[in-house]
Amino acid sequence: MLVQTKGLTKSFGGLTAVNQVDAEIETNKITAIIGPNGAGKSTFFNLISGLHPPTEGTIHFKGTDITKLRTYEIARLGVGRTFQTTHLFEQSTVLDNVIIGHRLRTKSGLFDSIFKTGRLEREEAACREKAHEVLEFVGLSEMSHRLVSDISQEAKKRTAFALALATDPEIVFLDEPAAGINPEETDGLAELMKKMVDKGITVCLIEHKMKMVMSIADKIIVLNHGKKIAEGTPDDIKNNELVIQAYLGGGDHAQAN
Ligand SMILES: Nc1ncnc2c1ncn2[C@@H]1O[C@H](COP(=O)(O)OP(=O)(O)OP(=O)(O)O)[C@@H](O)[C@H]1O
Repeated sequence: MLVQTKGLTKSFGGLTAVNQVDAEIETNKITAIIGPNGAGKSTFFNLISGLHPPTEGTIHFKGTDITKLRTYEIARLGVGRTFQTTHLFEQSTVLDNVIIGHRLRTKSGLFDSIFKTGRLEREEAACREKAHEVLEFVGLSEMSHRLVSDISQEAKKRTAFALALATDPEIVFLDEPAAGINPEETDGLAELMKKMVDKGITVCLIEHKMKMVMSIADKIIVLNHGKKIAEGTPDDIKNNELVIQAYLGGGDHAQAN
């Protein structure tokens, strides 16, 4: 077990966005979190990556209690995540975006930057090397010197993956990786997720595109109104009455492809 939550709960004022969720994410598998709009999926991610403190419950990563740790401490332990592509710097190159993202998580402070210490130079070189390595992995080597504003939405998604991979995570949380791209590009990103697993990285994603989820997930966890209503293999979930009701009842938004 890589990540385990117990009784995980987050309330915003009177609204309980995540409600007593017990979940387990297995090592070296693909776990998908699905559910209608407002089900609590993003909040669940934000709790695990330390963006929000939980109201109740615990989160363990590799057996260590990370419930009260800060975002950077959780990242340093090996938990990576992507943000929406709107977090990229549009007027910088793909390579610089990955380097900046990596630098934000490495150690040199203002002193090093002003006096250009040996440590800073070593870190810069390591960052650049790592950035090239992850860009090659996600298939963007050829585009590394293009401005983010000039590349396709799919390439932006790959850049966001590269940013998450640059810190050498053991698990990556991908927030709607296939939103806003066409079916062919979606297949390409699904392949990339499988390649991550082959490299030993555990993948957990939020996704509305059901065809993709059903084809790549080893396990699916379904949230509705903050509660876990089902979990299991894609086949279990497809035939689960509560899940069918949740989607039909919400008039929602599960996408066929
Ligand atoms: N920072 C916040 N402050 C107040 N309410 C919030 C906050 N973040 C989320 N919520 C509320 O919590 C609920 C769950 O939201 P969340 O974004 O986690 O759902 P989601 O399943 O990711 O939805 P979607 O599929 O639409 O992205 C929603 O009602 C949302 O309005």
